[in-house]
Amino acid sequence: MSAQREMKEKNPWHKPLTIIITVIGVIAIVALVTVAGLQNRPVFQKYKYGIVLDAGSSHTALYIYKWPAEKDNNTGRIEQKHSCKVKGKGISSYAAVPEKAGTSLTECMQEAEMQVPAWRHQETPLYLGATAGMRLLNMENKVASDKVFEAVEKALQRFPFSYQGARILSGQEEGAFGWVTVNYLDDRLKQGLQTTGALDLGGASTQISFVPHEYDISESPSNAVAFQLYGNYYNLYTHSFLCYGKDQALRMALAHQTRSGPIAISDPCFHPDYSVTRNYNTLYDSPCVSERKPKVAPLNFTHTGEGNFLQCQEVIRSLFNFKSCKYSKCSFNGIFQPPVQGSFGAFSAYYFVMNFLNLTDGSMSLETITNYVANYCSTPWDQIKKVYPDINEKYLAEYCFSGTYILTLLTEGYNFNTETFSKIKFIKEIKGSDAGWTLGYMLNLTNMIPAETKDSPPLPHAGYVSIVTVIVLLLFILVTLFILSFRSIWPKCSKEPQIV
Ligand SMILES: Nc1ccn([C@@H]2O[C@H](COP(=O)(O)OP(=O)(O)OP(=O)(O)O)[C@@H](O)[C@H]2O)c(=O)n1
Ligand SMILES: [Ca+2]
Repeated sequence: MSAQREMKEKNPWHKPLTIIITVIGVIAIVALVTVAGLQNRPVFQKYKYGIVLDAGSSHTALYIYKWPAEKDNNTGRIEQKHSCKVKGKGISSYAAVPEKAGTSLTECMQEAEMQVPAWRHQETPLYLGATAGMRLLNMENKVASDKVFEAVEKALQRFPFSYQGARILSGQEEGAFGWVTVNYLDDRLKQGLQTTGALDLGGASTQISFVPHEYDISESPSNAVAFQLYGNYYNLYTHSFLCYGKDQALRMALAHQTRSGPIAISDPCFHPDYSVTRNYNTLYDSPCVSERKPKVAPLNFTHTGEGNFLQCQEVIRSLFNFKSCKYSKCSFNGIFQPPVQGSFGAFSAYYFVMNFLNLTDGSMSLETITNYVANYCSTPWDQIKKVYPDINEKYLAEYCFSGTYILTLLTEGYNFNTETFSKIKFIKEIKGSDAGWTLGYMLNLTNMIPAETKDSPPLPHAGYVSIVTVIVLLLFILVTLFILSFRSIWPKCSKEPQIV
């Protein structure tokens, strides 16, 4: 009996310490498996999708976004899956044949059907937002603008997506959503980092949006947009200048030079030896210039080039009114603007033009860029055509004007100086998603950026490694203790004679 008791006492399984060690050991193993399981999520994610059509003044583009299905509404990163450029001009150009505005979208919509998995079609939201082209058409001819929307709606409703409507964005929305896109893609919002300003140059309007250093919102409430994103507050300054997109600005520059109704103009914003015939009615067929049409004018005028950067700047300066400003500071046309602040991302036509001119390398000074554009403008047209034989002549002819316009708008319009100009980056996309208002628009409409709560971030890698290391160490200690408590019976075993 006493021998049995002795055996029982010596059996480590009957010691409380061993039992405790075993229980802790099991808990540690379960914790290790759970942490590893949570951290190493399945590789094959299921995605959700959203589609936004950007109906711009010069063209329409379709963007498909995707995000991990189990994470919508908070931590999942949204990225651009696909984009499709609609063939032809913007929807506002179909005012006379509205049905064609609808049919023009068909090809890209069919592409979207292929890109989004069929079982997701019905739940995929589809939005269309129109910008300055439709703003102008709406001002000029509301009936025509409504008809274009009707045709577009009809065409979009034929597709199996969850159609959420087509509407004209206000200039503030266009500016603010562009800013949201840039800062979302740069991960600045979630991390509460200093934000980047957004500069968007379209065909018919242009937007500037940034968080000013000291900002008295009450000075001009219409330029202020307050955001609460991921628990951070932002007071954004934004303004959209209708008619100051690059196509309408060119119209205004030509209108300025033809105000007396001449039969020919020599334009400093076009290359020497450039010469085309233009029609007065076509030129003045836009609310941006229609009121300035000369009373007496021939049918056409000859538009020749001179290639003089400084004189071109003079013409462009005449498009801005710097005289009246009832605020502490203005950009132009009596519009309030605080001093520019921080870094900026300049996209759409800012990028197209600067990229064509090879001026997107951030190391170039304002002076170098200005000299380059001046030199480019003075290059004869024949030479330019030889250097760029593959580029559409209409576009090619306009880069001198566009480059000069961009520099003048930024420095004299928005008051960027040598130092602040160097903080502008000319960008097309960020991490594979195009810079523009569409992503910000969708994030807003799908409530995909929480205002209140800061997302609890997934376990950072360092944290994950630390936790796993601690658990493994704990297991090692437990195993060691375990072995030590068994040692009390092991020596006996080893001393037993071996039977050979
Ligand atoms: N590869 C490209 C594409 C476009 N453009 C020009 O860039 C301008 C603006 O294009 P975009 O930003 O697409 O303007 P929209 O969105 O159409 O116009 P808005 O935003 O004013 O409605 C247009 O003059 C267009 O002809 C260009 O020079 N090179
Ligand atoms: Ca645009």
